[in-house]
Formats: sequence, structure tokens, C-alpha cells
Amino acid sequence: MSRPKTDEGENVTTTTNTSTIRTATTDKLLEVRDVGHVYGSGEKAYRAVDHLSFAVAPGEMVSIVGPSGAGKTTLLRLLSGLLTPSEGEVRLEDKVIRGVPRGLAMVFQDYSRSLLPWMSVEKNILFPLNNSPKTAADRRAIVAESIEAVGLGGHEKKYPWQLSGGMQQRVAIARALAYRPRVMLMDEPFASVDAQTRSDLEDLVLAIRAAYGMTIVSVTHDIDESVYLADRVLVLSRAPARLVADIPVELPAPRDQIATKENETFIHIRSRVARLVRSGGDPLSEE
Ligand SMILES: Nc1ncnc2c1ncn2[C@@H]1O[C@H](COP(=O)(O)OP(=O)(O)OP(=O)(O)O)[C@@H](O)[C@H]1O
Repeated sequence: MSRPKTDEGENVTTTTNTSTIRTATTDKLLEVRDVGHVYGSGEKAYRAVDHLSFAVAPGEMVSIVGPSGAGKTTLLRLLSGLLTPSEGEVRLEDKVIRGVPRGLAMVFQDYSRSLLPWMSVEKNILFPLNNSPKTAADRRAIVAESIEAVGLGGHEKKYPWQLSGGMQQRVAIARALAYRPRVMLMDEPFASVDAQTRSDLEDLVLAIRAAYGMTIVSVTHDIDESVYLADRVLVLSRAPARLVADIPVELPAPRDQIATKENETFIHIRSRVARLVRSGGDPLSEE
């Protein structure tokens, strides 16, 4: 759901009554301000992230790519509040994140460890909701809706070990969705499933995003996926991670696994991202 921009560089949102609301391009739901991170101290100090700044607007889908070991997971941990940056700050809705804030949900690569094996599909989704929404009936309704949204209707009473890997990752996505997060963070979410399931899950994320207007930040090693899913691809350098490119992806919606990947713009962006990642983020690779 990238917003069209005016010549003046403003984002434009059109409301249902045809009036137009103009918001500045500084429409920041999540903001990374000059963030650096160093693991350890003294001689063992290791700088994983360096002077990183970017923002994510409401409803945007942003992919983050970079060479292996660049610091992508570190960045996601900083965004989620699991790690406190050594320098700079991360803001969600203009509030500095200290610890894991309400309003963020994470989907991890390893679904087998993120689901509770002794709980059914519906209980896995219900459990983290605690008392929000307030009534049990509302919580049950939101769980049922989320299960339908990920295409798992009829599997509510099953246990994770009775489901395929792709279905388990659908449960993890439903759990994040039920929470109605302000931002969904995904760390290599489809790296552990086969190619066909991966494509299906990518399309599921696009469908959910279209239906719920979700803001999503996804870290991936898969360059095709980074471009296919996103409104913007952020490319990180070799460690310590710096931002080397912020590439808008202007491709028609809805995206399609075959037609989108045949599109010349897609091919061009994918090649550009691949060159940057292979070179470790050397801008000269673009020449
Ligand atoms: N807890 C830690 N203590 C010390 N160093 C760490 C820690 N976690 C990560 N690192 C180091 O920080 C660097 C970045 O790691 P990170 O896992 O963020 O990279 P990544 O881009 O996600 O890697 P990959 O592409 O392999 O998934 C690596 O050199 C890693 O060894």
C-alpha cells in the first residue's frame, strides 16, 4: 500500500468521501535514528550496526537485505526492543522503544520453536492475547477470524506437530495477526519451507497486508522475495551494517508470482539489489 507522492514530495491519502488528506513524507510509524550497536566491550567489542537511520510509514512493507552476517537480525532485535541500541534510538509512534513495546509482533524463521507443541492451533493464537480484547467472546472471534485469514479453517483443534511446516508458519502468522500489531516484524520467515510453500506464504502475507493495512518489516536473504513483497528494499552493507541503498519498488498491485517477476522493473531492481548485496554494499558495484 505505497502512497502516491505529489510533485512536492508529499504523501497523499484519499479518503472514502473523496476529500484528500495530505501528510508530510515524515509520516513515521517506526523510526530508526542514528542507531549503532556494539556487542561486548573492551578487546572483545564487536560493532554490528553503525549510524543507521530510516523510517517506515504506516501501511508500508519494507524488506531489509544484506550480506550474510551484515547485522540484519541484530537490526530486527533493535527494532523489536529485544536489544537496546548502544547509540541512537528506535521510536514507535514517536515514543522511544525501551523493552518490547505493545503493538509489535514478530514472526520468526523457526516456527517449530515459536509454537507451543502442547497447545492446539487456536490456543496457540489465543494464549498471547492475554486480556485484549477484553471479553472472551471477542477474543474467540478474533482468533477465528485470524485462522480463516491464513486459510487454516477446520484445523483449529489440531496440534502443531499434526501440521506441515508451511501450516505451522501460517499459525505463527495468524498469532501475530490476532494481536493486531501496529508493526509486524519478520525474521527470515519462510527460510525453512520448500519453494512452493514459500511462494504461497509470500502471497498470504500480501493478502493479509491488503486486507488489514498492516505495516510490515521483513528481513530476508532471498532477493526475489525482498522485491516481490515490498514497497521499499533497504540494502545493508557488510558488517558493521550501514544503509547503502533505499530502493522504492514501484510495481503494479496485486502482485503475481509469475507476471510480477517478468516485469522489467522487477528484473531491474532485483539485479540492482543482488549487485549491492554481492559486493557487500559497495555503491561502485552500481556503475
Ligand atoms: N550476541 C552476540 N554477541 C556477539 N556478537 C554477535 C551477537 N549476535 C550477533 N553477533 C555478531 O554480529 C554480527 C551480525 O550478526 P547478525 O546475526 O545480526 O547478522 P545477520 O545479517 O542476521 O546474519 P545472517 O545473514 O547470517 O543471518 C555477526 O558478526 C555476529 O557474529
